[in-house]
Amino acid sequence: MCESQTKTLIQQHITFYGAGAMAEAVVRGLIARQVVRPQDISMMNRSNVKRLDELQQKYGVQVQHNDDAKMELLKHSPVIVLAMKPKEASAAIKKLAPILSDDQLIISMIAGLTIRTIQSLLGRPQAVARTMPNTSSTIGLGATGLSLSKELTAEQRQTVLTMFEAVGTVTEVEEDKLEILTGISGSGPAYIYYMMEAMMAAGIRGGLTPDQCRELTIQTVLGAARMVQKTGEAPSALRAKVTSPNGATQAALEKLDEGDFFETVISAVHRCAERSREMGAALVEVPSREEY
Ligand SMILES: NC(=O)C1=CN([C@@H]2O[C@H](COP(=O)(O)OP(=O)(O)OC[C@H]3O[C@@H](n4cnc5c(N)ncnc54)[C@H](OP(=O)(O)O)[C@@H]3O)[C@@H](O)[C@H]2O)C=CC1
Ligand SMILES: O=C(O)[C@@H]1CCC=N1
Repeated sequence: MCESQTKTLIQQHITFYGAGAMAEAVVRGLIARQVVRPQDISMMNRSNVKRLDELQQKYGVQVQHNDDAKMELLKHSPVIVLAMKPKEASAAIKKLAPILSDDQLIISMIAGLTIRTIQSLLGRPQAVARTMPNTSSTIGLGATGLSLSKELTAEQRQTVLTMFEAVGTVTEVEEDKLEILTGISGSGPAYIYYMMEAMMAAGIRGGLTPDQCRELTIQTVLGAARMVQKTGEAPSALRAKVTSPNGATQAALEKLDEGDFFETVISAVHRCAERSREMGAALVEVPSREEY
């Protein structure tokens, strides 16, 4: 994304309900890109006061410690971002049920949690944007997948798009594709970091300094991603250009294939999607007797 792009300022108050790693990544990106003013962002969590104070000092956002004040803020905030862990979501969303009004927009970043389950926990057909961002939103290089419920107004849709386009790319998909998308881009940074950890460890074992390994690995990953982006060539074609017949790269790739690298990555992505579905299924409301 280019710094000179015209930015739209979101002037509605945004409340982050959950103030962990993912909430911070998006908040930091939004403020750095000047898409939302710090005073228009509130953050709250369950109990970690020190964490909220740190966030307030770092970003100038508003934070809320007091339980009554938290509820009051949630009641009036036009945009609420659900940013707690899946296992924490049910209790947190149920607290919103009695206080929300029709015109409030819920943006969920929670893996696996469906729009239907959120609406069922709320007991009303609320406007819900289900998103799957990633932590690279911190530096404006996020990749967010999203799906919107039919209740969103045109203005609410624009708010969601503006928010996530400000911190990277946005891919709108059918909701049932969000789990596989999580397997690629939501969790994907972790796979790349793991690969980088292994490359650095190999370099250190081979006698390079940690600093040298870090610089070489970063530049290699950065360069490879940019090559795919800038040349438009398929990764397989670019790989072929590195791989001299019977050369050193081929020997390395054969070693990776001994561990069934390609299929292992595919299995990992699919397992991630499956795990997201499992976490979402664990949150499905069992209808009460009266609802039958
Ligand atoms: N991390 C990632 O890369 C990504 C994460 N996500 C999704 O984002 C969500 C958050 O993940 P992450 O930021 O890593 O998690 P963290 O554990 O870092 O943060 C969770 C936050 O939720 C707060 N919280 C928990 N229960 C409540 C509650 N009842 N009311 C208010 N706040 C509450 C916690 O507060 P306290 O500390 O006080 O308990 C904490 O601030 C998850 O659902 C995950 O699926 C999506 C994409 C990528
Ligand atoms: O690990 C998780 O469950 C979340 C989903 C995407 C990234 N982190």
